[in-house]
Amino acid sequence: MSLLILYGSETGTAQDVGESLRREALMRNLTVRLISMDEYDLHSLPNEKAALLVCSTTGQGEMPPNMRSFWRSMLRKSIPNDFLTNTHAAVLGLGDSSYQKFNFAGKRLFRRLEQLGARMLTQLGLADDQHEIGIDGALIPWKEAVWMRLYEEKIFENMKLEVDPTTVIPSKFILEPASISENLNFHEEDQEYRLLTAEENRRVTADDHFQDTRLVRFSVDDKDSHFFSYNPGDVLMVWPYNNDESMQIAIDALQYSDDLLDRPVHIRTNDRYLNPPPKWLVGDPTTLRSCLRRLLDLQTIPRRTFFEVFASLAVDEFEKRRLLELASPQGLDDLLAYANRVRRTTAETFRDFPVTSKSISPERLFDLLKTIRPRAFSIASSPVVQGNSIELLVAKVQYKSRLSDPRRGLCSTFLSRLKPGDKVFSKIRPGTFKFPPVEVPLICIGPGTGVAPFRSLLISRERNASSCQSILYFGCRNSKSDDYFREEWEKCRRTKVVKAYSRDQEEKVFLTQWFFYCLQFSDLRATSNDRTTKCWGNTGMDFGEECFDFHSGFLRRHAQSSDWSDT
Ligand SMILES: Cc1cc2nc3c(=O)[nH]c(=O)nc-3n(C[C@H](O)[C@H](O)[C@H](O)COP(=O)(O)O)c2cc1C
Repeated sequence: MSLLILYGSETGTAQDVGESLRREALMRNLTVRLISMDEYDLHSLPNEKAALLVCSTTGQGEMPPNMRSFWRSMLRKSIPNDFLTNTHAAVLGLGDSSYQKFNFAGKRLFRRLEQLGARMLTQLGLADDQHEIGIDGALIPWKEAVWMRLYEEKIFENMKLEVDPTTVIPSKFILEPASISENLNFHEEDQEYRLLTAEENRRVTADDHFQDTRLVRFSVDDKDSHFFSYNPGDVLMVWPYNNDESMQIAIDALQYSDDLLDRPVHIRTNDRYLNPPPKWLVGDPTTLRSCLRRLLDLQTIPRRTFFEVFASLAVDEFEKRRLLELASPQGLDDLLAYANRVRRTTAETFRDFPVTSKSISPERLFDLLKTIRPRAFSIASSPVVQGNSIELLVAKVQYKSRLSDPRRGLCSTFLSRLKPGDKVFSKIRPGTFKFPPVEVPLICIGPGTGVAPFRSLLISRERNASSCQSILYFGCRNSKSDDYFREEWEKCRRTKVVKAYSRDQEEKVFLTQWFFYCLQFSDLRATSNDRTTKCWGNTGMDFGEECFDFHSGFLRRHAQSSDWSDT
């Protein structure tokens, strides 16, 4: 009998956690299966001795795509309440407490398993991206409790409680020589990405402004126009590549020759690795350089699980000791100081442990490194105005930490460096904004690049003769440096733009203050009594959803006459 680990994941973190649990289970002498929830038949669950379920929450409190049909089956009324009385289970939810529906998927899954009689091994684990050490903050105590309970209940024979952190687990993949190579293609059956072509990449902040913000325009190939059709509020998922700097640091540390990097290889699953990997990874022949460029994330901050695997492969005693410290639950503060606080990248970590790095075989990279995940950007263009193109407004993330090199966001740097003609794997995903019909008056609050979805919406509404008036509250530093889409807003007839420049005067003024100021001293009016003014905000700063509810109530009380013009 083996331990079952199921995951539901949108961008792969839950799968990574599943991988690390699988590794620990193997070290504890267990046999283990790791499967995405939708690939698992719910009818088999009552026959399992123990199942660990790890799932993230996506959208606005939604289940991730690869557990939706599993979840639908779980909700069937025909399932009896004693369905899982023989099954031990534990749930770890992955979420982000800055979302209103924090860890909704994990909470619902836990509750449903309890309803069906599952014997819960421990309390629901609630991992939070906002935690100082990220998901490890909840993962570590949760998994310790799970292992302890499995051990105490003697659910699996021969299970070991203590593990030797230096145990080497066989690699997940093997690389076999191939005759030709191709670039990796990110085509999965249910998660297909297609290529967009960069057409223009224009800096929209003043040259002397500290922030480099780009308006990046992509053209859509005619054959893909249906695939890339979108509505205002939708997002573009973009699959970035590692930047040249990180590639170079990693390759220098790993000491791979050009010959090794460019040799065509087939990536095959090692028999002992049970979870089928994506087809695009083990399909066409490729090269190690292509994988290091397009697949394996060299810029992410290494997590504790990275140090566990890295330590187990260390050949130098001094480096091994240090890596084991960083990998141990007691070494969390140390790990925080070494990696998280200074935002050290995985490539730089290779450089810091040169003896171990140069002994890492290419296969092992696939055990050590997370795969690059697509990132979501609100679409700034309008499907009715811009036709077959898609625009993103992207602020390049770059800042200083205690380390000498600047820290760079993987995807924003990737996008900001695109040249016309460059191709990018992307797909459209419905956004979380569900905008009302054009007849409903709108108040939008979008400071900085948060204005992107409202530009998409408001310039679409400009085209429609039945559109109501809208107000956009926009905030930026000053009128000359980062006043995005200034000329466009001036031409708008159905949108009034109220701006707050935070640094154009002695005293700083922020959009939130300005917004409330306007509310107090202006008599906001809607176009008719029977329509409700809707208030939409796209800012991670001072507004919570409750605040919006409160203020849309406030606005509603003020929405009385048929004219917005004196607002
Ligand atoms: C588009 C998007 C929507 C999200 N929505 C929520 C949410 O509603 N509630 C929540 O707790 N976390 C939310 N999150 C945070 C993720 O659940 C969290 O980052 C998780 O670690 C991602 O795991 P995954 O990579 O396995 O999908 C969201 C993340 C993204 C990118």
